[in-house]
Amino acid sequence: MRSDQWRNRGSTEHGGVVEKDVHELNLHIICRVIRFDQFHIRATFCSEETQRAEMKTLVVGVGGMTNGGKSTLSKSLHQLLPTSCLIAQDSYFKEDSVVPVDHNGFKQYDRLSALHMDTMMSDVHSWQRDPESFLRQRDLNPAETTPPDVYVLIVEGFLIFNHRPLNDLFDKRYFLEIPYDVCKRRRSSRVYTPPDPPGYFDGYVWPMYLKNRREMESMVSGLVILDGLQPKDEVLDAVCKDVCQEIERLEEKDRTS
Ligand SMILES: Nc1ncnc2c1ncn2[C@@H]1O[C@H](COP(=O)(O)OP(=O)(O)O)[C@@H](O)[C@H]1O
Ligand SMILES: NC(=O)c1ccc[n+]([C@@H]2O[C@H](COP(=O)(O)O)[C@@H](O)[C@H]2O)c1
Repeated sequence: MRSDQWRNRGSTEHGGVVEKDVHELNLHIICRVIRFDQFHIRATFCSEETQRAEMKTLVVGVGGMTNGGKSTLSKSLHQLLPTSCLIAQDSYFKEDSVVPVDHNGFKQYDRLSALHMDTMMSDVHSWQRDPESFLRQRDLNPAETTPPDVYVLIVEGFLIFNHRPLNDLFDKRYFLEIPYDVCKRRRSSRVYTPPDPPGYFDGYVWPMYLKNRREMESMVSGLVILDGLQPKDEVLDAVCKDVCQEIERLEEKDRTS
């Protein structure tokens, strides 16, 4: 698992991130972050057991084509939502030696079978069972902070909606798309391990994207398609607004029940 996935989101660092990163975003997001800050100083009189029973969770899926901007968007969203967790599918690729080649000699990385999906699911389930201790075990929740009303898990990856057990868990589903030529250009300046061999994009990656997309569309509903050509801040702004609305809805439900 990549070390940058489980960054410590202490309130001091968080305050710094807020000031540095959101100055260009709209007021809505700033207000939202301030409200999250309030969670950190709010006193709580509930027992640990009561708190766990009252925990609300929101699972956000950020899918999309290769180089569509998934990890850029997910990392920014994670920074804006203190005590959120980020799980990235590309941390679960199998070792190169066990990934088979196709009839053209291309390594078949763009399939679910190239990923340790069981391990990924077990991490997601572990967060779902108890987000509080999941954060604590990974040193993401400093002892002095008060738990939020809603815990958010962000799951990002190019095949997250194609794996039915994972797809079933999402409360929100976003899919970033870009045109073929932009995708090819962005991909050509990215270095994977192992690097793409010559002809890999047209001979393997793009045909697999089309196949995986068809499969996804046959099994998934409620996808919000995002235009990955929009400026990064605009994409983030739109998703953040939507996610924050959902968090508010859950909080409201909590207050009225
Ligand atoms: N909205 C955007 N506009 C322009 N470039 C972007 C945008 N989002 C991401 N990028 C760039 O595209 C490349 C791939 O982005 P990344 O987030 O790593 O994609 P993914 O995780 O979907 O593979 C990076 O160089 C990144 O800076
Ligand atoms: N171990 C790795 O991370 C690895 C190795 C080879 C290819 N890839 C590529 O990663 C892509 C998916 O990740 P992105 O959506 O971040 O581009 C796939 O298209 C796959 O071909 C990843």
